[in-house]
Amino acid sequence: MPDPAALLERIRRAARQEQFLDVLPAEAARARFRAALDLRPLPAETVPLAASLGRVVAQGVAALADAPPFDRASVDGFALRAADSTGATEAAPRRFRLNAEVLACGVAPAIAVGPGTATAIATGGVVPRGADAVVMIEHTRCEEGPEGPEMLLLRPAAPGQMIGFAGSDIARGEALLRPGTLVTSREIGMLAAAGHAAVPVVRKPRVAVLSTGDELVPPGAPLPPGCIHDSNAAILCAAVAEHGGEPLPLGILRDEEAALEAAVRDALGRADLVVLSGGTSKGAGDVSHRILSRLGPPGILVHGVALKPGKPLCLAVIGTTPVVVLPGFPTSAVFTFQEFVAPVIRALAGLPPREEEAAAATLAVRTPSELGRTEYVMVSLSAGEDGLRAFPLGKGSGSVTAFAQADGFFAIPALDAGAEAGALLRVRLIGTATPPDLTVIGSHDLGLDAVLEALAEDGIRARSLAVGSLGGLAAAKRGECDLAGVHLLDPATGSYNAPFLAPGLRLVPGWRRLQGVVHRRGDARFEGLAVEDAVRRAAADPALLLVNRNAGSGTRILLDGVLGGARPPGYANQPKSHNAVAAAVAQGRADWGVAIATVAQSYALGFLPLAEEQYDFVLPETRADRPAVRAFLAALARPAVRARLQALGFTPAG
Ligand SMILES: Nc1nc2c(c(=O)[nH]1)N[C@H]1C(S)=C(S)[C@@H](COP(=O)(O)OP(=O)(O)OC[C@H]3O[C@@H](n4cnc5c(N)ncnc54)[C@H](O)[C@@H]3O)O[C@H]1N2
Ligand code: MOO
Repeated sequence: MPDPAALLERIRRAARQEQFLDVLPAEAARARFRAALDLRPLPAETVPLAASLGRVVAQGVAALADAPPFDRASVDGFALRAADSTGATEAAPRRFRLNAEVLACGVAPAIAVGPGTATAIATGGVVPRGADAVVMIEHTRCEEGPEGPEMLLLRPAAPGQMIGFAGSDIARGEALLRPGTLVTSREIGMLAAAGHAAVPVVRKPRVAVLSTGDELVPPGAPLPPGCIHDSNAAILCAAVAEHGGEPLPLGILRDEEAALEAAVRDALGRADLVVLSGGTSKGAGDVSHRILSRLGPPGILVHGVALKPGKPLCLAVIGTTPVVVLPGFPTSAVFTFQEFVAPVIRALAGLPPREEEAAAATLAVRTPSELGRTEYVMVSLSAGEDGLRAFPLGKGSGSVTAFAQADGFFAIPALDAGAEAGALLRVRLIGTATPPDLTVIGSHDLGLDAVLEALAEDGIRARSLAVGSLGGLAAAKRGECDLAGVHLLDPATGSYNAPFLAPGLRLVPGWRRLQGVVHRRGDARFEGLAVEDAVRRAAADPALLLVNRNAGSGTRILLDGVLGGARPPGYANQPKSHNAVAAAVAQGRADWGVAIATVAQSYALGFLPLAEEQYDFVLPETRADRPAVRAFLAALARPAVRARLQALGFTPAG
């Protein structure tokens, strides 16, 4: 058990060092924020039924009308007096004289049902005066009698049969909906039946969403150098709506104090809650939190939480309006939104706290963590042989996909330096974490996406986790995946993948992909040269910068082989993907590297073919009979899938 006093002291020391206002443990920060807020539901507004879906009932609603509004027939047949039917049989039917009206739906009866008479009535017709039962047309015959048409009843009727009495479903004045009820299609149906055209609901909290940063451009706009798309506003606005709020998107603001202050003042006048993202840590451009201290009391309550992701979170209240500055990093922003902001929106919207679901899982790999901060680690879950396995996504706070694609997260306490492989975890689930039909772990490949897309069209939901070839192989050995995508070159034999198999593992041939030297088109130092010459010259030219690959990757092994022990400038720059290599060359951070042809093409780079590498799948025998695995193998052989792979620049096996 961590000693709470030691933890607090460590956090305080960190806070002084980092000059945050007061770095608090997450629980204390949350409590301080909530204590300063009025968390009662907002006042009611009346909205038409059509606009009430997803809203929360503000005041109890009593039925304005009975349903059904009158005693009505529940079958097509005849209305009569049950007493007249006693003893009726097929052999000895009872005879009824038919009254001269037909009670279709919507017809008000004019003739009372007297002794020995019956009135034809439709399902939903008004039961006429005098009648106390309705019989089904199937239990009758009609004939022309001496005094006009007659109905012959073939079995007796009980009083009240086939009649839906007025108010039996909804009684006028009855409590229909209580405050706090979430309006779904079912509630809307009841309200309509009970005569309501509108319903009083809790006003939705208006949540102003502002993004700050000189580097931000709206999604869809071209990206000037150094700029990124504003993804926080999009995810935050959608999350506001998911939690019952009304997003008020106020756009992107530059890191400029006066303009930012004016925008926040404007937002305060229009919104119940103001959410900014970015500009809350230590940089010169981090101005969001600075303006909050001069907008009025009580001001900043928390700046800095002993939390990862989310350390620079800033919680303030101006007047009575909560103002939150979320960290700019997308995963930090959305995680702290869910933990600190969403509960406030839900309370103001009258919604109950979101139900938390958790699952037990075993940690697949050792996961280091920073001391002094509770770290929440985003994980993907996969079904192992003895329960769920949790794979940390390992993408960090700056990633957009870590939160979006995680099945859940677990906490590493502030005083722990990490969690060990095999540790039993309580994983808090995010969204609907239904296990996929097929789990593919290993090296990511664009061709794999094409195969999985074909499976998706057949209704098979697959999950692919990019952990590298060696990580995939290890997962396959532990039985944690259905397939592992690998492209491992064995330098001793010069062959791919097969030398790495272990007992219980089978190799499924995938496709070949072309590796080559990438360079900017038109660069005369590469263009038109034989690849060996290009590499030899580039490695010897001090003006040229290489971009390398991470150790353990198949591409790195290939490149090291070609370099033959040379270490040209840039060798230490070792990103983990083909895309990162291509981007570095395309943007001029480097001049050459090795990547696959497909990626070179999508970055419009020059390409000198070097070698073909084999991308295959390792299949644990224990998984071979699973229907989704069989479907995957069948998809690999399908002509349409093979054609798609070829179009992407791959050469399918076989
Ligand atoms: N010297 C220090 N540097 C940093 C610290 C620190 O304590 N000392 N804290 C780090 C931590 S932890 C986090 S989290 C980030 C958060 O910083 P800010 O809130 O100031 O965010 P920015 O610097 O504005 O942006 C960070 C990052 O996120 C991108 N970003 C910003 N807004 C958006 C958006 N709307 N959509 C997509 N991406 C966005 C931005 O471009 C940056 O890449 O600070 C660390 N630094
Ligand atoms: O706290 Mo920051 O959110 O780690 O990256």
